[in-house]
Amino acid sequence: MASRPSDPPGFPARRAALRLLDAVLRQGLALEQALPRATQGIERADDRALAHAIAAETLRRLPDLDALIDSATRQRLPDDAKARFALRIALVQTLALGTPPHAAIATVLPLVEGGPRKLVHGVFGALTRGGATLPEVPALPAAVAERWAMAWGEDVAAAAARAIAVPPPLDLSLQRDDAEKPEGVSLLPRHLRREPGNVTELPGFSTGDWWVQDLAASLPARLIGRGTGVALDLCAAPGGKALQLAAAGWQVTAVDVSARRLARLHENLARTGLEAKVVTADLRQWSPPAPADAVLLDAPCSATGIFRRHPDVLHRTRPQLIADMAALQTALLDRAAGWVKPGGTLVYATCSLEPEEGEEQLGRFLARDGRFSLDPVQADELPAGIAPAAQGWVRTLPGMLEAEGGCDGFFIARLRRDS
Ligand SMILES: C[S@@+](CC[C@H](N)C(=O)[O-])C[C@H]1O[C@@H](n2cnc3c(N)ncnc32)[C@H](O)[C@@H]1O
Repeated sequence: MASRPSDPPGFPARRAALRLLDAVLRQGLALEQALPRATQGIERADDRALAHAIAAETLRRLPDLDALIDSATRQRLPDDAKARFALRIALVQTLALGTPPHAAIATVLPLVEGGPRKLVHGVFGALTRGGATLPEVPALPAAVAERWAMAWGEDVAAAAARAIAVPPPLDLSLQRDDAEKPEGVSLLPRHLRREPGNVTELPGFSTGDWWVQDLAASLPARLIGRGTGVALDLCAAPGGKALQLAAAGWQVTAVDVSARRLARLHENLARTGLEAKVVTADLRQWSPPAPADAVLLDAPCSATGIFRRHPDVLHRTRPQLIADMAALQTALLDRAAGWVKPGGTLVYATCSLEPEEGEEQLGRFLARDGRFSLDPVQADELPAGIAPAAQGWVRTLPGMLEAEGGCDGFFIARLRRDS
């Protein structure tokens, strides 16, 4: 895997980009999960970042890149053909990332050494000489466009496509009302939105006055509000919601199965000076010592609501994955429900745009557990531009707050256990 001295300059990053695309598109892995292995042996952080940027942009633009490739080949290249992968990588660099054509193709041709080099060179040359461009609004993969149009309407699918092309803004959650912070726009108390940029250089980072958290992702903990009792943050890593609960006065126990992801929570607790008990455990086996006043379950899901930052979800979320995730959520929700004190609060959230992981999951839960009822969210608990659903839950969708920079797709329900 290590770079070889004979590798042409720039080639290891492209080879890593190819490995990343292979991991996502053929093996169904998450881009972030594939990164360490795909970039193994690449010493420079810049080159690792370049490999990630090429792969992520290819995934944002995949249907459009493939349409261009298909328009220039007499026989359609199979989806998993190496020549198609090489062409995607060369074209995305030239048409979306500003790499001059000669550099884009020179660094990609070694990927098809001893194979369809001539074909790749010819198709790339024909397209770039012919003035090929990518559309301003990327196309969603057909299966995703169809699924989201069916669930939410054509307008929302169109807004999702528009959102792919725009880098999401940087949202910060502030620890206190008087937190030290950079310039920005506030859409809710203790929230600040600004252009994306280098986070660690901003005022208030080193003093731990804020942490990065999408506005929609901050809603589940906001709906629990302030309190002094015990709050369980289930599926807590990397920990934005645990930090919010701790800042709101709760005695937080944060549980997650992933020690690697919890390391980020430990770093954030150290940086912010906030306190939480952190437990590494599988919630299907773990139980708390006593029921809690508030329980937040931010359940594992297809994560299709965070497609702007993680475009791999657009391509690897098949119906079976959604069904598997929904089954895991059902198991975790039933366990979490058993840990809520009478009269206590349970918030269920997923960063998914699939009703099976949100509305339908909640409907099934309420039908089988008569102890819980919805505690309807009020309009004044949400930013202007996001209204609670008539049923009392919150559903954030592409197109909401679009003029302000948008937000992730979330489903959030606040439930009260009868006393
Ligand atoms: C949506 S993420 C949580 C994000 C987090 N709440 C935050 O605000 O930063 C879902 C989490 O569920 C965790 N998870 C998945 N299956 C689990 C299980 N069986 N037990 C505990 N945690 C689990 C994953 O490791 C992942 O960190």
